[in-house]
Amino acid sequence: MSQPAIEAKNLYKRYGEVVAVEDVSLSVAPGEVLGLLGANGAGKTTTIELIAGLRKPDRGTVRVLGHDPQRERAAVRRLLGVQLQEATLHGALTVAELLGLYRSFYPDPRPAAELLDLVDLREQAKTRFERLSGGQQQRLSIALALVGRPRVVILDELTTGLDPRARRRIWAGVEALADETVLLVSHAMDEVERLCDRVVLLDAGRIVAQGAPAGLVAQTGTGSLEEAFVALTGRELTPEEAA
Ligand SMILES: Nc1ncnc2c1ncn2[C@@H]1O[C@H](COP(=O)(O)OP(=O)(O)OP(=O)(O)O)[C@@H](O)[C@H]1O
Repeated sequence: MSQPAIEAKNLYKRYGEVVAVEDVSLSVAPGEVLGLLGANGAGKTTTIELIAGLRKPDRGTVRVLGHDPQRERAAVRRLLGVQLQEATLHGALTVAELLGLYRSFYPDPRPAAELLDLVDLREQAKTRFERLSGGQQQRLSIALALVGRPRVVILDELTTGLDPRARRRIWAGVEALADETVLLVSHAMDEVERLCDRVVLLDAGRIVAQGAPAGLVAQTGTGSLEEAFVALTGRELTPEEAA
């Protein structure tokens, strides 16, 4: 079997009294799109921060294509592209300038035109970041995560708060990533059902189920992933979370 793109074993992380992630183990195969699904506070962001090496686990191990993100930072930075919630970018710079800046960080960056096409921002190339709509800013943050041709991409809260058209455009961009391994954090069931090969369901820091979206629906005898989520966690997503 080929080496997993991401392998996390027995991750544990607490903030003071709060155990954010408890004994989380997951593996993502090369080329797979894995969804990390859970209600607010389930531990999704902490899990991906541990995987990306942005936080150190209290216990447990992470490997990204065989590399430890804590000890082999440079190697992991080359392999991994991360789009995080609420990326803060310099508002006065244009889309083209921001892409140029990020491209300068990598030895073999994707061409700017390819990135603009991928996230459908060609017409906004000369627009300042602060003038972009929320959806356009989100799309730019995805393009920036892809500049260095990462083999593994982490996308956090991809389309939260965006209108249906903007969401569909972003989904098309993710579907165009044919070779990359993607770890997608979401609480939007439609997004996960459309994009993900497999889902890991987190609740209160623990994995409560995992499998293909259709498999989780079948396993719970429900009619949709949303109903399966409720059956497996005992929680309803609030309208805000489901947005
Ligand atoms: N820096 C921090 N300091 C203290 N507690 C934190 C910190 N970050 C997260 N937490 C707590 O850890 C738990 C897990 O948070 P986390 O952000 O990982 O969840 P999440 O699933 O990403 O939630 P959301 O959907 O709201 O982004 C929550 O109880 C949260 O309040």
